[in-house]
Amino acid sequence: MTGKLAIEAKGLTKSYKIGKIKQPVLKEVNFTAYHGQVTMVMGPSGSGKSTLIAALSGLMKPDEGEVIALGESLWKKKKAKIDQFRLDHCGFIFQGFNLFPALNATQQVEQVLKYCKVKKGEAKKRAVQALTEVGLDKRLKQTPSALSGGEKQRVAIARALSKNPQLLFADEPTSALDSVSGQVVIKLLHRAAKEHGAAVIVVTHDPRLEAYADRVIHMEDGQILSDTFVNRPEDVPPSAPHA
Ligand SMILES: Nc1ncnc2c1ncn2[C@@H]1O[C@H](COP(=O)(O)OP(=O)(O)OP(=O)(O)O)[C@@H](O)[C@H]1O
Repeated sequence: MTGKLAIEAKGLTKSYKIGKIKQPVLKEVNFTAYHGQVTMVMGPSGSGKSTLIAALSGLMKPDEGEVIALGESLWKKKKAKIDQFRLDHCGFIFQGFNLFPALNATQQVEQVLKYCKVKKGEAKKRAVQALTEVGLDKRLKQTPSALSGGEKQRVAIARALSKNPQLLFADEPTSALDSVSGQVVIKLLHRAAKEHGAAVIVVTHDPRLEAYADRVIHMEDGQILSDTFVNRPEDVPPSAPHA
């Protein structure tokens, strides 16, 4: 699996209408990401990074273009099937953690596994395993109010990883964290790519994270300006950044 194409987008175009003015946000963007790689998407605020992630993950339909995710044409599916695809194959990590305030760390992870129809006993086992993997085995019973920002983000990562997703999307995962916690988080995302074979797509402003990227894509004004492999997957010939 590692090194194989996981997701490919061709000609993604999206505009938002503000009053009568149409503002283009994605301008025929071509994008690829590979299993076992951390692909980092960088660029100034408003350059279209979050919109790209939303189009790649089935959260927002592009005006034009195609997304082939794990071999399936995502936007040709009906909405319910897209939701199911997301549930089955995608993990999400956001800047704001998005945890349930009343649930403890174990329950946060179990909740997601319940949606995935994992049986109760198995869900508990997998939740503890995922939380242990992110170093939170001593914090299983804590609710978010008793956790630091870095620990909350680790719960969010455990929750995403517990499904063993093939596609892992992280939008500014470290921007609310101090640099030490940020390093822990990016190392965990890196491990998700290397040990679980996930295609990890990270949107970030944080240049310190570049050290953990297999590939760095720079966006500006709705377009990809540069696309640099640090580690090139076997399937990609040197002449083809968007193969
Ligand atoms: N739902 C929306 N309606 C109207 N305009 C939107 C909407 N969502 C995003 N935009 C606009 O689209 C542009 C791109 O937004 P996007 O969030 O994709 O950029 P970004 O690169 O992720 O920015 P940031 O780094 O600040 O998160 C911005 O100008 C934003 O204001």
